[in-house]
Amino acid sequence: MLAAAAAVTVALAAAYYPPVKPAGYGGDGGFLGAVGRQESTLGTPNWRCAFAYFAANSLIPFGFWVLPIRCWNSNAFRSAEMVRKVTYRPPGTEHNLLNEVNLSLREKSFGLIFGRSGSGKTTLLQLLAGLSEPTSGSICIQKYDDSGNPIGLPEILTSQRVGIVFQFPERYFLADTVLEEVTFGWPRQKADLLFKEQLALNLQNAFNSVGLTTISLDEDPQSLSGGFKRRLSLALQLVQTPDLLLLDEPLAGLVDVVAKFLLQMSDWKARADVVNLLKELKKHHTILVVSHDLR
Ligand SMILES: Nc1ncnc2c1ncn2[C@@H]1O[C@H](COP(=O)(O)OP(=O)(O)OP(=O)(O)O)[C@@H](O)[C@H]1O
Repeated sequence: MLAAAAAVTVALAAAYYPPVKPAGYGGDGGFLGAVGRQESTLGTPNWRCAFAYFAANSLIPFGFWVLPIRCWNSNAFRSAEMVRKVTYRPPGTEHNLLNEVNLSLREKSFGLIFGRSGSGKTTLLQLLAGLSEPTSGSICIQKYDDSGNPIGLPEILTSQRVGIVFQFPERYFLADTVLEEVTFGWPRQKADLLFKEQLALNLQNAFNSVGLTTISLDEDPQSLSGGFKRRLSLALQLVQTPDLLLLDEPLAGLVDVVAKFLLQMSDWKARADVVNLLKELKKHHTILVVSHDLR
């Protein structure tokens, strides 16, 4: 019966598989998967597909992966980040870490790349962030009109359009105060006043969207709670108003919900805090998360 349920689910899900296959193979042969979901504000729900999505999710306890599903109709499609046939081989090595990976992520949607440790998830994020160059293939943004037809040619996704939050981002805090941390690298010359005003406005918006309005700017970033440190590292990226926000294992190091009875409440809260924050952020930003932990 389980096999029959799985077959039905796979068939339903396959019917709504996105046009660009969001899957690839990592360096050690480990499977990389992807899940994407369009925000309801951008389209009308496709209920048959939503049913398939929930059916697929219900099979996780039995060892099935979540399948990539498009749950909303495409008529509100405005732009998408596209990874096309990307292969990556580090310079001086003989093996590809990524082989012809394809992925598409719509504007203001939330994507999840999952796969076991060493399958190439971080490598893919580094390529998307422009920290390394694909050996072959392309990473671009394609704009679409309201009917879903492409507008013009795809544009290259430059590093200025991407924000990346690495694993354990708090380890990279440099300054003694929150204010110095967020303004690090800002222009110092008077001529850049307008630009600084824009950054200050962005900063206010970023702090509002990650719920950091209650902390003092004089506080030492290292003295913040685990959840607030993650909020600060997200705000640092949001100040730059990226088109795409990449998060590498955003829950790494934060205590699991199941440990809440064994550990202090504040430790548990850090993880729940970040999960709730991501739920809020995905309403307004295009977010791609990598994780080996599907929970
Ligand atoms: N510059 C490099 N040269 C050679 N091998 C590399 C290089 N960078 C990464 N690797 C190897 O490529 C593989 C993929 O690494 P990557 O960090 O992308 O995996 P991952 O899926 O993010 O793993 P994790 O979940 O543990 O963070 C690993 O085996 C890693 O050792």
